[in-house]
Amino acid sequence: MVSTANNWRFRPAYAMVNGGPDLAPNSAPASNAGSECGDIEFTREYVEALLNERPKRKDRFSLKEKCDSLTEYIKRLKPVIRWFQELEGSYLLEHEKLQNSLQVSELQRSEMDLLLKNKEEELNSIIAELRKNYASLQEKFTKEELDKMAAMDSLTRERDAKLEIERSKFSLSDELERVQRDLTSAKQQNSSLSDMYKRQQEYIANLQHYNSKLQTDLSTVEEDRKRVETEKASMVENLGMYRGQLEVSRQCQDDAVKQRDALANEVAQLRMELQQVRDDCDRHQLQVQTLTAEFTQYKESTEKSYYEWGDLTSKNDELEARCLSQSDQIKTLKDQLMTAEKKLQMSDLSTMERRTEYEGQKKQISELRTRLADAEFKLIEGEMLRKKLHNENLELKGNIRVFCRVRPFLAEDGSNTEGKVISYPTSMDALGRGIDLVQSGQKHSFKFDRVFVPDVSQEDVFEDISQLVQSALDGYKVCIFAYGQTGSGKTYTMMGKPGDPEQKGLIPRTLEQIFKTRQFVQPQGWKYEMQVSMLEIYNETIRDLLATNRSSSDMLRTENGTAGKQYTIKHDANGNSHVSDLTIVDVRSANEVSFLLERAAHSRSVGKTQMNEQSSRSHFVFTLRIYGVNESTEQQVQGILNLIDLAGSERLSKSGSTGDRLRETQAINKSLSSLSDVIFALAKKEDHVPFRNSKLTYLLQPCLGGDSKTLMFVNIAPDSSSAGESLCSLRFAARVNACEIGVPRRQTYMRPSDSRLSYG
Ligand SMILES: Nc1ncnc2c1ncn2[C@@H]1O[C@H](COP(=O)(O)OP(=O)(O)OP(=O)(O)O)[C@@H](O)[C@H]1O
Repeated sequence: MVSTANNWRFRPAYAMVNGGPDLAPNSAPASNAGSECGDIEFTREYVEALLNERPKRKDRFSLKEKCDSLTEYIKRLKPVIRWFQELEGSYLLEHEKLQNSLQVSELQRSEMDLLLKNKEEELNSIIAELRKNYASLQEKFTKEELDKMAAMDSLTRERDAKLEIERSKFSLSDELERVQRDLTSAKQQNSSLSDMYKRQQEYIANLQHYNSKLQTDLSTVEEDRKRVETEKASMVENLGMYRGQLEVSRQCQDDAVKQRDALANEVAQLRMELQQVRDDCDRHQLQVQTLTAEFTQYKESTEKSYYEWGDLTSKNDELEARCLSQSDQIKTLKDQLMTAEKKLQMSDLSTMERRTEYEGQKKQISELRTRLADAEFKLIEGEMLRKKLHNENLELKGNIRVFCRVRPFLAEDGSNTEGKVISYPTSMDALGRGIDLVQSGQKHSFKFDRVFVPDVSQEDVFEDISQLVQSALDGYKVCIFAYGQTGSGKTYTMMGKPGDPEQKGLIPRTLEQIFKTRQFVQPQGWKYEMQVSMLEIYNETIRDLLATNRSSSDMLRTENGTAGKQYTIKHDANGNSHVSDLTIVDVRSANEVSFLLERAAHSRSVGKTQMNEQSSRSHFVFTLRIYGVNESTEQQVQGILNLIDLAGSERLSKSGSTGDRLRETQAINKSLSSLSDVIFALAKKEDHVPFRNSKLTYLLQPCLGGDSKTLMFVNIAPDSSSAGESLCSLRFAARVNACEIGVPRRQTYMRPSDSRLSYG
């Protein structure tokens, strides 16, 4: 089995475990390749090839693969090492044998010495070579072991890292799952949101449809109401006519009854007379018969005396004549009786006719009464429906609404009229609602619930708010205020021009409507009581404008601009505002209120600024408290109407104020900015609404707090020098218009014991 040193071949007893065909020496018999205990020939080339085929560090295997291939390689090295050990053993054995044979044959020794020496040398060189190989293999093995250890280490590290990665993979996949779940739920949410959006859109469309239906219903009801009213008026007229007819027929009937009675009396008298005549006639006939009998007796018995006969004949003639005349009389009386009976029959007939006519009229009247009651009921129903529809309509429109009014150019505007800064879009959606303002060459567009162009009359403006006024009578809190810079037309809008009925403002028109409606609903059982109060807030101080005995300190502004008397605002448990010591006046007619308005106008503090000679530097608050009871339905309502002419909103720089005027402007700005803060806080549904930041907002808290119907007029001056202020006003108004404040609530509770001081 031992080959020469240069070409040694050895078939070890050991099996080559999983000897890969690529590592097997080319000379190895093909039949043994891959067999578990195959006898591989370990040639020099095989070992060298094996050594050369050690996996290189540089090979781009993964650590695990490297480790596996190293393990594999070591496994394959082990038999080679064992083979070397075996080979060494066999050489040593052979050496020993040779030594022994050296001893056996001395002869052979010398021969063999050389051979042995050669062999020994050869063996030694082989051994040395093998040792060298062994050492190098050992070294390689150690190195490989170290590599293996390092590879194992790095494998462990890699495993740890892999574990870590696996863990993070798990957590990532968890996360991924969660994210996917989130994504699914987000998708679901998204789809449900889009469903909801669709539903909302549908709902909005339905609402719009419903709104238009309500509008149609409202107009139908309005038409019905008008028709019913016309019907009622014609019925009332008919009723009056029928009543007149009834009166006439009653009189006719009385006359007929009287006539009938007279005729009956006449008939009775005639009957009596007839009876008398009949009695007379009978008596006369009896007399005639007696006389005829006497005459016959006399004629038969005596016939002697011619004279007696003559007497008797004349007596008889006399009696016959009397008899004839009585017969005539009887005939006449009978004729009279016949006529009287005919007359009686006729009068009975006419009485019967009158009675039937009377019954018919009575029936007609009762029918008319039922129809009238029906019409009144329908009217009440229609009125109730109108109120409901009106309120639903207002709720759909939102309970804080903004109307914009642009005043016409005035002579005072002078050259500022040049360069038109305001225009009105004519597109379908903005018609009557849009306004464009050009400032510094830039166009700003705004849209409100309504925009009144300069030539819109006071009457037309009032037309648009009259329904809101009606709401106050229906028991709602209503607040209308005018906002805008000085001279923009706030006072003109609210009060109008005194002395010109055409230019009456909202306040007098409102009062006229309220008192007219009060009159109109009276037949439906409504009775209203009204109370008026008027105050102004000047430099954050309240002043009673209706106080008759105002103290000098109350009347006059002190030097620092504050009034002497302090009116304190309080809110009761029902959320109503009360101002201590404020004058409240019961009013029964629009004239009474006009008188009070004039009184208040005198008391108003009017200052002068550069901008407007008659500029009002205070907020004017007019309050009408309405308390209504319906005696037939026992319904009770309590409405409040606040009409407010705010002080001018101009900026300090523009007002050019100094001293007292500067203080006024600062106070005005403070309260107006408080008003805007309150409105925006309400719109954002913030927990804290800063009502207390100014007297104005604190006083109007119940009317701004959500359950009232609020309308803001933003007044705009058209001149180019006011463009900056106009832009500020329009911006503020646009923000207010974007607000939604609560739902208006109708006040139908019982009248409070002291309602006189309540504001809302
Ligand atoms: N729509 C209008 N039609 C005709 N004239 C108007 C109109 N609006 C305002 N005016 C006139 O413009 C002037 C200023 O109006 P007004 O006094 O109402 O302004 P204001 O905003 O109330 O000012 P202030 O803040 O000073 O009270 C008045 O002479 C008024 O008659």
